[in-house]
Amino acid sequence: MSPVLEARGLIKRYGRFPAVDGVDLAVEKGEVFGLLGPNGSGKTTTILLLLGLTEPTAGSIRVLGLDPLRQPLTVKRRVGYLPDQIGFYDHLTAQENLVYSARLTGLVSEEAGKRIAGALERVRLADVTHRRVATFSRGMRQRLGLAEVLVKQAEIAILDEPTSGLDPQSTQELLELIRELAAEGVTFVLSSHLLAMMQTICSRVALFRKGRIGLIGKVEDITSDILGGTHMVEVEAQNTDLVKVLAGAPHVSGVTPLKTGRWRVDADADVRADIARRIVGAGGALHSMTIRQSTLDEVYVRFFEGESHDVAA
Ligand SMILES: Nc1ncnc2c1ncn2[C@@H]1O[C@H](COP(=O)(O)OP(=O)(O)OP(=O)(O)O)[C@@H](O)[C@H]1O
Repeated sequence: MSPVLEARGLIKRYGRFPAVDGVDLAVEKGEVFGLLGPNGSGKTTTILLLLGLTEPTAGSIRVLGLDPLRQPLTVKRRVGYLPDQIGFYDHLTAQENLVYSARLTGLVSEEAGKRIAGALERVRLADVTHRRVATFSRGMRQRLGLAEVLVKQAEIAILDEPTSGLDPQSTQELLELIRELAAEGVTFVLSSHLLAMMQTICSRVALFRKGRIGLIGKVEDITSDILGGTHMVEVEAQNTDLVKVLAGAPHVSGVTPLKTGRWRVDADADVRADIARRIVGAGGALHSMTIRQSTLDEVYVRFFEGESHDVAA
């Protein structure tokens, strides 16, 4: 299957400053793909390039097989974009806003009416169809943004900070909608600094650093690569040397002594049962074990360790 979004050797310079400095990217249909990285690392510029809203200095882009610079209107019709601040007309109602944007994409009235009603129902805004958007909360505006994606039956939706400023319930509702739509084949590209949220929703992520992609892949794969495992077990035991006891144990990538009788075990699976068996089998006494899954926050911190966050400075 060919990717629905593809960038090769993408470079964007402002003067001599490279905002995007050689990005290669391929996103498949139905993926929820996350763009992560510090302020100024090139995420928004990459999005603008993908949308054909700014011209690359070098490199090529394909969006649904099209060149967004040569066929900007077709790309605009087939790709939904929700920037950080979605630009609805406050004095118009939810329905009027959707009618307006449907007209812009060339949708005729009867079909547009049907789609708009269905979309507002789907994003749970049917009750406020005729309310002015000025009265909408940020969560409602985000859902209206997704309604717009539904009305134009966009194949790709690019969302900048979709859940920032949303309360936990609104966040969950929005993420659930994204999951449902992705399962139906809509491809999402999300940009966000909310790593825990990104970990729950993204099928793959790209970590930007100074205009380049430093890491790309499934969260569990990059976690393994950077932290040496997806799971971390803290073990407290006596009469045992865990480094020796776990030598060659499957899934275990590292055993680090903490203080006397305590160790940290990095692994790519839940290895507690095996650890317990091996300690007892070697005549040791197991006191406690706690496990937790490594987070994207930890990967991020490790990856950017020692770096200034203001990469543009
Ligand atoms: N129009 C422009 N003119 C000059 N420099 C720009 C322009 N747009 C972006 N830049 C610079 O390019 C770099 C990348 O910016 P970009 O907005 O892509 O970063 P970002 O990763 O999206 O950051 P954030 O997380 O803050 O949104 C920054 O140093 C920014 O100052």
